[in-house]
Amino acid sequence: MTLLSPVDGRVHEASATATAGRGHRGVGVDWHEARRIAWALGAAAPVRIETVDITSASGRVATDVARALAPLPGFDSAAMDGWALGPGDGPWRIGDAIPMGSAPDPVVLAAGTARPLTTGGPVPAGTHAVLRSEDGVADGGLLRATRVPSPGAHIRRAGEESAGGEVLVRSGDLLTPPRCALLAAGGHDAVRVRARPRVAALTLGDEVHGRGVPRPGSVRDVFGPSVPPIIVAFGAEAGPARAVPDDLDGTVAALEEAIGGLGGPRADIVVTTGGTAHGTGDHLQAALGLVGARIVIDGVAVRPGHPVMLAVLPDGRVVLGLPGNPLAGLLCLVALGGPLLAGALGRPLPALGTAVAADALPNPTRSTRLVACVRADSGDAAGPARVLALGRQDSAMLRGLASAEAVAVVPPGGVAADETVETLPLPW
Ligand SMILES: Nc1nc2c(c(=O)[nH]1)N[C@H]1C(S)=C(S)[C@@H](COP(=O)(O)OP(=O)(O)OC[C@H]3O[C@@H](n4cnc5c(N)ncnc54)[C@H](O)[C@@H]3O)O[C@H]1N2
Ligand code: MOO
Repeated sequence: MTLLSPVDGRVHEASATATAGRGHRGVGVDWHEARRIAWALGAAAPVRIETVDITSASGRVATDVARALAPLPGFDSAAMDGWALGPGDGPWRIGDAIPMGSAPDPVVLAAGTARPLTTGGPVPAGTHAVLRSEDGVADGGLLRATRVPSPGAHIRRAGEESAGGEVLVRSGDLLTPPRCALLAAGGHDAVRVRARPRVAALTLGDEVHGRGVPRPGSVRDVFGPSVPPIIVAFGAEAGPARAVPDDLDGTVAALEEAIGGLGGPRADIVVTTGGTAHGTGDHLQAALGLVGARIVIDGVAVRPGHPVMLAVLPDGRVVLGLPGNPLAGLLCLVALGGPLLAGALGRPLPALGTAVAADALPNPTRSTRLVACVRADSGDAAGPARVLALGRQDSAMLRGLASAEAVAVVPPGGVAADETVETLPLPW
């Protein structure tokens, strides 16, 4: 299959391991490669475009070129508080003050006259220079300069930042607050952007209960309170997760409902939890086939989380199947959902961080191991973060991740004390 590269944005053939897919009975797709594939699937997914007010456009990605609608700045103005000076070396006769917000006076400022104004005020036609307030003395209606300004001093010229029609923002640019400010300065009220992907979250499992203390045999749903806020933290939209019964028909119906928009808006991306393994109660893979999805990743070489799945619908929309074990599901959402949503939002693949292992981080497996860590006190605030593994991070547990300040990405073979280790950016 063809995929966009997160590195150069060009189309590449996906690796054989990725398309072979049958990951988790073997060791699975390399974890770093899986992140790149997740990003590329998101980047290749269909894009919805919307127009948003410039005051709420920060963080979005522009889909059109935006040009200055007028020269920037729009008129010649004072760069300092003081006086607009007509020609001559002074003294100048002081005329009327120029109010802020008034239109530039077309009456030429005569030689030997000056008009008080403040920073940003429009200089009258024929202004020779602006004299700063600290460089002049006004006395009896006459102004004398203690330092005569050179011609054009302290005048901001119309169009000196941009001529009308110059490109201010390109299609694909992330609208940072300064870019939103620039667009506003250039006269824009609204901007066309990629819509935030709408994500439907489905929690699979008959044993999963949404409220209270579960009876023995049941578990309390941990994904309803955690998956939607992580999706939102990544910049997408997510409503409440929907509980789905553990049977094939129920799983197919829930997927169809999310994809087709029955009972709500159509999802751009579907995230499921549970049902990824190949036990008798695991129907995700079969259900994906029945809704026409093609499985791109079926297992990743990562612990925990190896049964994670990525599938693509015929129109390019993506389904991310998270494993049901709580730690595994959440780490897969952060590790693969983050890149997937970044791609769908038009952003680059999120970079991994680095830290120094304060103690050895063993990894006897052939997979990447994700380890919840705290920051160890290095005694050197300016130095790199040092990290120490937490306890209670079995795949079915949560206490380790709940205390984590970092997640170390430990390669097969492990990392020795004082060695550098990659870290996963956390969205909280
Ligand atoms: N024979 C094999 N069994 C399992 C394998 C395997 O390779 N071969 N992999 C194990 C691993 S690793 C994981 S992870 C899980 C993945 O299982 P599923 O994605 O199919 O998830 P479930 O079977 O539905 O549930 C697993 C576990 O997680 C609990 N769970 C599920 N959803 C929730 C929820 N919303 N809130 C709280 N807890 C949840 C569920 O009760 C199970 O305990 O498969 C292993 N088995
Ligand atoms: O890999 Mo499972 O996802 O260990 O819990």
